[in-house]
Amino acid sequence: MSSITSSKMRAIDANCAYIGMNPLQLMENAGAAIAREITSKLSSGKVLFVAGRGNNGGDAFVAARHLAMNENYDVRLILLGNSSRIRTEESKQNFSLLSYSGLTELREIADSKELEKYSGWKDNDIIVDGVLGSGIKGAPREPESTAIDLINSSDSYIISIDSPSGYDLDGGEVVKSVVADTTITFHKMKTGLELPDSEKYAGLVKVAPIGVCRDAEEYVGIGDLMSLAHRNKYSHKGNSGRVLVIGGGAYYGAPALAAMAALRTGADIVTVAVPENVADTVASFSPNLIVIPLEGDRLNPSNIPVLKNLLETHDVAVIGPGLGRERETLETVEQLLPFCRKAVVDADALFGLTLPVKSEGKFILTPHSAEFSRLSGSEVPKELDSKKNIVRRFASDKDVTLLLKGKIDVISDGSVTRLNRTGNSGMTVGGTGDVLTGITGALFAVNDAMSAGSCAVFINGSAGDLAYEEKGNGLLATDIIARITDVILGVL
Ligand SMILES: NC(=O)C1=CN([C@@H]2O[C@H](COP(=O)(O)OP(=O)(O)OC[C@H]3O[C@@H](n4cnc5c(N)ncnc54)[C@H](O)[C@@H]3O)[C@@H](O)[C@H]2O)[C@@H](O)CC1
Ligand SMILES: [K+]
Repeated sequence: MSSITSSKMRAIDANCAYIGMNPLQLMENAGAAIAREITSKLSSGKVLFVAGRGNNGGDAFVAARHLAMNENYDVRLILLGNSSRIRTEESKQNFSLLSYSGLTELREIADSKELEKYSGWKDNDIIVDGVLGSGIKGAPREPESTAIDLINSSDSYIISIDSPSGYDLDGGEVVKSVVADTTITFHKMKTGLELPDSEKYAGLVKVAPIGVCRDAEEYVGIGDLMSLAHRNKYSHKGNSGRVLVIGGGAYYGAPALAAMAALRTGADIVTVAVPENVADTVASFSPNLIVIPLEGDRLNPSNIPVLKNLLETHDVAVIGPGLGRERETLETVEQLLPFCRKAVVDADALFGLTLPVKSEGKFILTPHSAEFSRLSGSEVPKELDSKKNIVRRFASDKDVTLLLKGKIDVISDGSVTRLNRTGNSGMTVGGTGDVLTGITGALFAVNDAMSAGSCAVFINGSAGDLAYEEKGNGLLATDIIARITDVILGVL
């Protein structure tokens, strides 16, 4: 079983909530797994739980409740801090149940000195460490730091919940950590617990399932958006992505839709390079667009020097919307691609593609079924597992990230394959593919291809679903662009 990072685990947790699981359900299963571990290790005895104010502590509250049901155990719990400062609702709720759970002792201790004076550290058979889990940031502060020292200086058997407190589940520097005999981590093995040194802190590591829905991992959800690159307060212009849209000539709406979608997704700068015959029209759609007119009525080889310069100053190129399929246009696309560091290739540009592209560049292809059939030379199977296989194989063989649009979108970079089910029947209207490429370009400018592609289909489909609630099958591509911010607001 492959291991995951703590941010991937957080994304899975959030995806569970997104599809309707109450966070209490996962916490209940996590706590129950800890209680089971204790009862399998020891048929009776004294157990001290040490809990922090985050959800790691919440798991400890649940475990203590489960264990105290069994009269063979003497169960005590110390909360590090005041219960009014417990961080989440689910943790608060589980803490309040402890007053009715028959614990021998339930204490709230915020002060390190008082913690040191506490008499219950001695003579425990087991100490359960629920101080800090995957939510730790930086070196442990007080009173957590003293609690870690006290746990380590006891001679009890130590079981850590999810992670030895203080240890970095992603394998970063460890300043101070609980040294556990056993660590029960949840759902999947964590990257940091597989490192050669980890046994020193984690002891024996076991993975406990906590009832995560399978789709929360395979289907893209809101949690995946939370893992994308975030703008911080020190960001300045350009940090959040410069996107170059190369399109138009045969049409003018398509490149404008892609560019507006990229702006609404948060790109700082979007430049639209289009043949001069449509440049004024594209510019007239919005004063937010920077439009560069290219010589001629269609993209052609004489445009290459200008475009090469533009590629230098942009993070990603979105190539295809509204280009048309003139031979010289497709030849130009083919010559241009090797100069792209990152490119999203869609629509007509897919016809100018020879794969694999001979360059170091990274490419996301966004075909629909018919376009993919032509690219791969075979029918796209209807059955989902076969579809996933064919997409994964193509991505791996051609060294691209493939985003196959459909009722269920399939995204693969050849090693990871994800699915997306947002979107609706109203989105068969023209222009929605252009919106998707724009969103993909904006995300790809500041993220890896797989995260960009999978989050882009999710955002596009979710914005489409919001537009559908308002407009039904009469929704337009511009209505989707107008709802992008409703999907990403507060998340990205
Ligand atoms: N749905 C979920 O999110 C689930 C989470 N689970 C548990 O929740 C844990 C993660 O919970 P949280 O995200 O609440 O985080 P934690 O409980 O790991 O810790 C976060 C808390 O510690 C504080 N903190 C952070 N860094 C600190 C430091 N260096 N020194 C002192 N205090 C520090 C934070 O302010 C916060 O109050 C997992 O490890 C796992 O045990 C499980 O209940 C399963 C489901
Ligand atoms: K812990």
